[in-house]
Amino acid sequence: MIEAEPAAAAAIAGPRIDVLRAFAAELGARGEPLGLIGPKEPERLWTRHLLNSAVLAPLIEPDATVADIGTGGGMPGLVLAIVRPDARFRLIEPMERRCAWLGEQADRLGLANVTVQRGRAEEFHGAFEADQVTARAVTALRKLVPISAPLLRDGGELLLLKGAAVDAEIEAAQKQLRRFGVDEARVEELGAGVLAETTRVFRARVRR
Ligand SMILES: C[S@@+](CC[C@H](N)C(=O)[O-])C[C@H]1O[C@@H](n2cnc3c(N)ncnc32)[C@H](O)[C@@H]1O
Repeated sequence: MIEAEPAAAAAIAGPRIDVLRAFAAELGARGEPLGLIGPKEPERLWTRHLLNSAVLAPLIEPDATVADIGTGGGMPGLVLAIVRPDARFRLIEPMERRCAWLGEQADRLGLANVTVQRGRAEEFHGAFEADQVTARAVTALRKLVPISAPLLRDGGELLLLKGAAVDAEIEAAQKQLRRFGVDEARVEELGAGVLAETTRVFRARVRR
């Protein structure tokens, strides 16, 4: 069964709530058979996936170019593209089937601000400079920083969704944080008092 829409959803998605609902219906119905989400995930689709991604929207800069690494079924990049139509999103995903899904959803939902780029993030180093990079559930910080920081312009921002072990990940990534010019690093908790499950984001600037 697909989770009923939580009361907070309309406030978080604002005027884009109908588009987010259309994506929720599709991901809830087809995500599991397509291998995009696990069998238990439709029951927590809004809480754990859609709103957990959408709460990042206020951190996206106006008119930003954002690269989302490993978008998979759409989190967080496609959800953010729905809620922030002013910003442009490059969804970087190596798996062909997932890219086909993302392209199909972007077309169906009329998202002119989405480009799907098939490949690993490393393959796009030097190809463009994003203002911000997002990622969720791709790899630990010590591996994620070397593949994400080179996608940013000087002074661009990392917004990396992380779980409860974020402090240990930061500790283990000290060498990579220094080597890639990661500055002003902090962890913020988003959605407190609004969402049943808050979102932790590792936030930092990258200086060359
Ligand atoms: C566990 S899934 C998470 C998907 C989605 N971000 C989410 O939170 O639901 C990890 C995704 O990262 C992709 N991935 C793994 N390594 C990658 C890399 N080096 N560059 C880009 N994507 C990568 C995988 O193909 C997969 O779709």
